[in-house]
Amino acid sequence: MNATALSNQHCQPRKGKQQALAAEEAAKLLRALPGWQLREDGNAIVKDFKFEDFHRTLGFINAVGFMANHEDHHPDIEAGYGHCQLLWSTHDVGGLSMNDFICAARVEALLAR
Ligand SMILES: C[C@H](O)[C@H](O)[C@H]1CNC2=NC(N)=NC(=O)C2=N1
Repeated sequence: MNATALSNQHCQPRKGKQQALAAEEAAKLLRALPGWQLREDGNAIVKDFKFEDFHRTLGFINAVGFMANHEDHHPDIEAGYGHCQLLWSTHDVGGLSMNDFICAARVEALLAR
């Protein structure tokens, strides 16, 4: 599945281990998302974003936050002047689900121009 197809999907409530993605499936989806990496334990995907200044960084975080709320799926966010790291993981399944890849693709769509 490519990034556009992923970003056109919406998150669904996913609960329980049976909704977790197999490692091979996660690796395949990751290939559609440039710059996103698997956390060492395989239970999260992360990406660092760079911006020119603080207000652009905050603007990005607000856009991500709005999308995340709309999808009812929420990232961990770390940020400082000109940089932000997003982490997606599905707490309710204890690892990665489709929701994480959909939201990562939706983040990429926010930045596309
Ligand atoms: C009830 C609600 O849909 C759930 O608690 C959602 C909210 N946002 C979430 N965000 C993330 N990252 N993982 C979840 O499991 C999750 N669950």
